[in-house]
Amino acid sequence: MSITEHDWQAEQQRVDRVVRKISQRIAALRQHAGKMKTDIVDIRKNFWEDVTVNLDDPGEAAETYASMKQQAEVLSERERSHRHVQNQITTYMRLKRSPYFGRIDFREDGEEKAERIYLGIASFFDEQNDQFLVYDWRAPISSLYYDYSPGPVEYETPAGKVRGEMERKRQYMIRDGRIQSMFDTGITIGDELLQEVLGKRSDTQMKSIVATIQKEQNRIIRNERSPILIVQGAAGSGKTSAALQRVAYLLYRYRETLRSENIVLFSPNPLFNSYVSTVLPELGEENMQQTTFQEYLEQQLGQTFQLEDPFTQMEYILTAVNEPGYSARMEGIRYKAALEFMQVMERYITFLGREGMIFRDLKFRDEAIISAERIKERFYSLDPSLPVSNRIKLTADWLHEELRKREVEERTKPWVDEEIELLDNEAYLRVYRKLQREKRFTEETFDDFNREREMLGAMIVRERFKRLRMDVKRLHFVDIPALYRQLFAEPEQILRVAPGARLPEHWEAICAQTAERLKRFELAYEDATPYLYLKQKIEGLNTHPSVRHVFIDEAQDYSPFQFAFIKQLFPHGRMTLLGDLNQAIYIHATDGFDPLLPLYGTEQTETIVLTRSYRSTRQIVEFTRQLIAGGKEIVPFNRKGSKPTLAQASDETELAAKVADRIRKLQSDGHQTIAVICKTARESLEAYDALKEHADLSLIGKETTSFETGTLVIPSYLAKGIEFDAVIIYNGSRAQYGRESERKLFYTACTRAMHELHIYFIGEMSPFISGVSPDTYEWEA
Ligand SMILES: Nc1ncnc2c1ncn2[C@@H]1O[C@H](COP(=O)(O)OP(=O)(O)OP(=O)(O)O)[C@@H](O)[C@H]1O
Repeated sequence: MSITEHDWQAEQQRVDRVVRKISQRIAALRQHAGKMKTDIVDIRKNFWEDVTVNLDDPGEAAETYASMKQQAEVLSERERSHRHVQNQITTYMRLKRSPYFGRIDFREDGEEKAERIYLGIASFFDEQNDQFLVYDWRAPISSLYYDYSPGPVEYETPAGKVRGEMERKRQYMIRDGRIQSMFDTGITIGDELLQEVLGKRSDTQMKSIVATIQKEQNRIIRNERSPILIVQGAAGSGKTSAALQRVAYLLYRYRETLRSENIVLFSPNPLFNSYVSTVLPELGEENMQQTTFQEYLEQQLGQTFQLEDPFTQMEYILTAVNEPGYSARMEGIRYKAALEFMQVMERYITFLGREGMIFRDLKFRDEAIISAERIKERFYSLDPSLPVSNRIKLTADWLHEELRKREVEERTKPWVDEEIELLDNEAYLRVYRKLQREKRFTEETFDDFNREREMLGAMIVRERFKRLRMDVKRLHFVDIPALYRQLFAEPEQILRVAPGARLPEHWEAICAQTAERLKRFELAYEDATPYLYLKQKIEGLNTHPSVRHVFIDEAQDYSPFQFAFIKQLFPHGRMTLLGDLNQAIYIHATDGFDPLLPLYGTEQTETIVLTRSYRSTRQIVEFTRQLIAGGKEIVPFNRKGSKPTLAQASDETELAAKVADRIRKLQSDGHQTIAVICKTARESLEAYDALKEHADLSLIGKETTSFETGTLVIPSYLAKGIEFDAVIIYNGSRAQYGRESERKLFYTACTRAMHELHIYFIGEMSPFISGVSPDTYEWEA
């Protein structure tokens, strides 16, 4: 069914009408906002005039306080409303530029006429005519647009199912109030529109996909059935996009009760955080809390250790293959990542409930005023049926009490006299004034020297005990590092703690390596989660009960131990895990998501599989999907491009020259983001040095938090989740990508390309490429 000239005109007239109405609304809101602003300025200016300040007696003071509080509340309420109106204006401004992107003509069963439903990023209600001129894409009825082609349809509302007939489905591309293109669409949401969107140049920020959400993605976005949703999706299948639109959907659906701070997204690295940070604001929503697991660890572990980050661990894994102790460390990483090791930790905690706790002396002036031995006695005298963390809390209470007693004793000690002598004038005066003030209330006189000495002494001791009290409050009297070290002190220890536990190969060496690093106050990445778990089990779990939704992107990179831990941290959080097992580049990762099912309960968990890949051209997907087992399942979206190219170089110099040529060509073809992807940070630096004279480049490292358009040199594991117009694999040789364990890394790197993929190598090409059909690539001319 083609769209006639007449249709087009009628549609443009409607757009004009809606834009006019939106403009009127914006003007009215601006006026309203202006008035509110004046009000706010007035309230601020007259704040002190409108409160009667009288502090003469307690009654008057209370009244003054109440009147100030009331005034402050009025002010903050006005400010809140003002912010709300400002946000509305921003949303309507966006809506004005592009009021809607879709239309469905829906005839509900029992009705004669179909209603036209126009969908946009927010709803717009025309009060004059009492109708929605635009429906929010998240409204219940809007799901028809994503789920059906014309024909019989139904959708869910809070009041039940609504059935009917969809008579038409139309798509628009409207920019600055002008319809640029318009299609009537069939089964899928406009291949044409999708073609257009996907064919564009990449950006340094991710974009929202609301106009072209696909049916299978909509299932993820609107899923409310399962507490745990696992999405296994091919590279470029829209997992991250679906996750972000899902956040927007949830914020809309539960707008009365859910705020952006009740949602947390764990992302793979800070670069990715900035990459996705504009999607929600573009949709008129605030960003959820965004973090990386590493950031969480750092925040929880403080300064006790020098904490290794996952990227340093990854560099080691990729570059230290021939170093002594490598296999032991690999085994250790795997073992410490498993749920089995979490159980060992739990048994260790039970063991500690009976014996083996390690405490620190509470020291004051170089003397152990409460010895570790006494603390231990106290701890083990407490009811053994109580959890360890409760007993630690009770021990802390006891210590506070002991400190209080000790504080009184200290006041008469000679060192206090000495300190009083040493008080400088200013400090003395401060104390004196304070005492005078206190005198006013206690009615005591201040002529008694002994009284002064007593009070000064009390003050000095209290000050000096502050740190001790703080130490007790923070439970520093428990020596957690020593407790963790104890588990690896000798290879047999683990069997004392957890008789019958399975031990990995090289256990002895693993113990030695771990103990050695801990002695240097270094915490390897694989030890960070078990350590934190031990710490929190002893000190009490630091949970986040206000978080209602947890999103984990790149979920394949988390260990089962980490998942189980995260689950405990968010006791009221529904989980959405999005990952691609073919991109599981960490050796600690799960073999599949199946081991997670018992963790959450099979009946609680729903898995959705996405196989269509949208990022790359068909030619690139046809090539990359051969790099991995089961790749046949991946369906490319039919967007044409050129085949990936291969090129051989004989040495480093020739390699750099060829890559530089390619960069120049890509730049002159107008590509905006070009990534030279290297295996490691080490190789990135070498590549950068070799190329920098030939091209304008930026080197991306783990500390990079955002990137600009242009040509980047980036290690493969940092390119996770991100995409580029063109990707150059710097050295896809057997030497770099020869081990089976590097297959997924290579695949991940290649799948970052949207429009062009070029692979260079020195000497022999990676065996992963040798397995690919030669029809799907070309040799560089
Ligand atoms: N329905 C859609 N409409 C328009 N663009 C889409 C759609 N789905 C995905 N895309 C685009 O495809 C690209 C890949 O999407 P996204 O990054 O969400 O995939 P992913 O599954 O998280 O990828 P990966 O696992 O490889 O990092 C993005 O440019 C995104 O905008």
